[in-house]
Amino acid sequence: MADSAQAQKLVYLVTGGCGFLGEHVVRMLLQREPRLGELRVFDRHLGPWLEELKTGPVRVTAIQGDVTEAHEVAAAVAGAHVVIHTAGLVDVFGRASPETIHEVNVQGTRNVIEACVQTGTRFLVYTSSMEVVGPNTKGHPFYRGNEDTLYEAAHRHPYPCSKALAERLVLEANGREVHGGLPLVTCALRPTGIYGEGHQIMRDFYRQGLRLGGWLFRAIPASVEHGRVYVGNVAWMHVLAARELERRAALMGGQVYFCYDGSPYKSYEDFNMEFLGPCGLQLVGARPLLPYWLLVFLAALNALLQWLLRPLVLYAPLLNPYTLAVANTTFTVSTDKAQRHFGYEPLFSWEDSRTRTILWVQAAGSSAQ
Ligand SMILES: NC(=O)c1ccc[n+]([C@@H]2O[C@H](COP(=O)([O-])OP(=O)(O)OC[C@H]3O[C@@H](n4cnc5c(N)ncnc54)[C@H](O)[C@@H]3O)[C@@H](O)[C@H]2O)c1
Ligand SMILES: C[C@@H](CO)CCC[C@@H](C)[C@H]1CC[C@H]2[C@@H]3[C@H](O)C=C4C[C@@H](O)CC[C@]4(C)[C@H]3CC[C@]12C
Repeated sequence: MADSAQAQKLVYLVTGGCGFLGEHVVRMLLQREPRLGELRVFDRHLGPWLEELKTGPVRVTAIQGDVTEAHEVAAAVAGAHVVIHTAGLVDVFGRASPETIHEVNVQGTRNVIEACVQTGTRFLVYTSSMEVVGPNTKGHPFYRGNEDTLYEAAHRHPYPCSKALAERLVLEANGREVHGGLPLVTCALRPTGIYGEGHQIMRDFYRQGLRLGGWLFRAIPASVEHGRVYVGNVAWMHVLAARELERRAALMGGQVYFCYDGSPYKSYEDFNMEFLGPCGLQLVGARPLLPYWLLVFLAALNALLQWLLRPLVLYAPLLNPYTLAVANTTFTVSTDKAQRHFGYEPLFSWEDSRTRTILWVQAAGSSAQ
């Protein structure tokens, strides 16, 4: 990638480019990557909004494909300078089988790496997750930790297991020789819980609150901090990391970075109220209304019902033993590694992030989006 004003135009590929985060990455690249010549958007399900992007100055190529199909991935990667691999199966509710989660998240990532090696693509940014670290199943708090904080990462759930395996594959691939003889440069970004425009769980909580007459009921103690980061800032971090990977290959190659911004440290429910409150909802209770043992019991009951009903119907409520453990265990990050390594500063202030999210919740909650 040349550095002059006459720099070569670059081809970027975004896998999962039609997902919640992927759409923001795609739009951010178009707005903020001056060297972009062609943008390939690869997803199993292409969004209709892609059409409007095709009229701009950058060539946007929509590719319907599956990351588990090695030949489809290789065809999409061929000729790309940079790959941002954000496609993934995000499922902590038991909707998909553990095998499917592994196939998409681990084998899909392996296919992306092999495609880079075969076709000579040198720069790969992987969307990992905070869950590669924790919270662990023992409920140990990770209080404002950073990339070097020691923590017992013990996974049993298929989703964090798959993200951890995939992240390892990406980091181990750093330095591999790609077609043409040059080394592959990789890094992994680890968002905490992402929020913002397009966040379906936030929209679901809003609709649930409306159904309950404007009330939501506190289940988690306010003292349990849950890390959150605005989707626009996560997208910006991907764009910057991808841009800087060549120039700072020695520093960034094989590194992990938590995604962070100025979003406040709060419990999962109190944080959601930053948006749902201005939309007219109220959170009832200064303390959890149900005792913790009862929540544990309900979560276990949901897991049992899911298992019993599986042959007949998919029963996948929000509350299960895993989501309860995640929501009920402090996990927050405090780091400046991305700033030190590639000059990342959040693009959106907390006030902007909050306003944008509120406007989206109001619009999405009342429409069929
Ligand atoms: N949402 C969060 O809070 C969060 C936090 C940390 C990390 N992440 C990671 O960020 C990435 C994006 O998550 P998201 O929240 O935008 O999820 P999402 O489900 O909205 O987006 C994932 C996209 O990947 C696509 N996809 C899934 N399987 C595919 C396949 N086999 N082939 C091609 N495309 C496929 C989906 O169609 C979807 O468009 C994931 O890798 C996820 O693990 C998400
Ligand atoms: C007990 C309920 C009372 O209101 C609340 C349940 C909330 C849970 C459904 C969510 C709490 C924490 C969320 C996860 C977290 O924000 C980080 C994630 C990492 C990412 O890689 C995927 C999504 C998620 C696992 C996210 C999913 C939903 C929660 C478990």
